[in-house]
Amino acid sequence: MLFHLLEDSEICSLIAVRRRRRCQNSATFFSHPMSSPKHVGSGKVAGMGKPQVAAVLPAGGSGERMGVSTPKQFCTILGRPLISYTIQAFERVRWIKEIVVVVPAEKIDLMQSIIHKYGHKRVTLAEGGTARHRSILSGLKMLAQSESPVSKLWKPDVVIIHDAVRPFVEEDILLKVTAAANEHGAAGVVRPLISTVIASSEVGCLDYSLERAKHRASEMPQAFQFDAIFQAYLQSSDYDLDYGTECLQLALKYSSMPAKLVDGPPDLWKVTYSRDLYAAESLIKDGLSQYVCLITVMKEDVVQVGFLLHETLKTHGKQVKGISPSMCENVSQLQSLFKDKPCYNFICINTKESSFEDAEKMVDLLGSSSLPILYPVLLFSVHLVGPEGSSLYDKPQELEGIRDLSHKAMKKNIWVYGLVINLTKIEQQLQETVCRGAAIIMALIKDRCGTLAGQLLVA
Ligand SMILES: Nc1ccn([C@@H]2O[C@H](COP(=O)(O)OP(=O)(O)OP(=O)(O)O)[C@@H](O)[C@H]2O)c(=O)n1
Ligand SMILES: O=C(CO)[C@H](O)[C@H](O)COP(=O)(O)O
Repeated sequence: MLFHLLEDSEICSLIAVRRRRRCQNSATFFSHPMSSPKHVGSGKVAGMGKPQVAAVLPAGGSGERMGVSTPKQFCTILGRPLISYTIQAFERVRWIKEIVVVVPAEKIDLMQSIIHKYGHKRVTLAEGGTARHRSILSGLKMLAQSESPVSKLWKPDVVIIHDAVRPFVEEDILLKVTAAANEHGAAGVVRPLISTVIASSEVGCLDYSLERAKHRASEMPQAFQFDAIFQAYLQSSDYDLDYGTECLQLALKYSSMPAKLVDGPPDLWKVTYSRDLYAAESLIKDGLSQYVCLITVMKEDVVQVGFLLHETLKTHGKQVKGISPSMCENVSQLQSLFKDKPCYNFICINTKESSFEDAEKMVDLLGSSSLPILYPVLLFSVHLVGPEGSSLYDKPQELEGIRDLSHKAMKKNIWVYGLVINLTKIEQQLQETVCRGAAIIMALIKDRCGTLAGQLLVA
């Protein structure tokens, strides 16, 4: 076998030799590397005449259509409230300097605890109103108050308004809308209509229908020159504030600003019904499942299994990086494995000598990082079991230690699974076993269900 001649540090290139770069299938994940615009720090957008940019996220609703007692912005996906995902999407964009989140008065404490727990840094809270437009007005007032000497905020040139329940917003569309608003005064994202819009007569019959190709669905984000939209809201009638559903319309009606319409991607839909929460969860899980890091020592059988696992996962569309335990000494090394976003899935191939040692080290390392704050991190502790008497024989009862490790890790939002792979010298059989192991890993990565954490699974 060729592999045992190589040093630990060569394992990456060993695996990489057979590796062909594959396009990343992650249009649904949060940051899109190809579309990330160039930006400069602190509130100024490159190439845009440097406007100061802030955002208002209305989150003051009760989510009646969702049909659950918790307002949808506080419903959780993978244990984290939806609102935190949307805030995270905005905090990733460094040129958005302030984020005002508008929540119902009775949810201020809850929102403060969310900000604290998930480490949100640039958020200021405002109290919501009885209708969405009133909540937005409350957020705008908070930014306008920046002119008072006691305010920590500043009045922006451009304000982005975005529903707190639309978590999949990328930097490129924020930039397009902000740039368009800077130029035209107002801008909003539109999508083609899926269904035709019709009007019903008083007796419930068709009155007329709109030509579908001519009309668009108005989505979010929208952006505005701050002074103009603030004045529009201040002048709006009670009727408009209580029953209006379109900020762009207020800008047109009260500040004579016809909004520039910007075609947007399909992921900007608003979580409105329960099924939308399931769809959002699937998209988030899909995004988290793309990257896998494989940690393995350089030992003949171990390398062979590592190589087969790597190839199988890759064939199923995962981007896999193989590294040696010596490369897992600090978190930034791990986080820089994949260029554009962090990896949340780790496979640690143990040997008899180290038993759970490598997996335990990984739990400590990952647990000391910020990685598991936002999402559960999955760690697979793979154990190779050879025939009794062979150097890789592991006593099954020793492997029961997986439960203790998992228990400790769970507290840090790291889910540990044990996976036993029976070694055999018959190449074909080993391939089949590793394929089954890869299938188990992929299913758990995709489903991200914590129930099986702490279990010893046999490939
Ligand atoms: N008084 C309100 C009502 C709504 N919103 C926010 O506006 C966004 C879009 O509104 P919508 O989807 O209608 O939310 P809800 O009003 O909560 O939902 P529903 O109409 O089903 O009650 C949401 O982020 C919601 O929290 C708000 O800030 N203040
Ligand atoms: O799409 C939108 C802007 O154009 C808004 O999200 C929408 O109007 C909110 O309305 P509602 O609160 O009634 O769902």
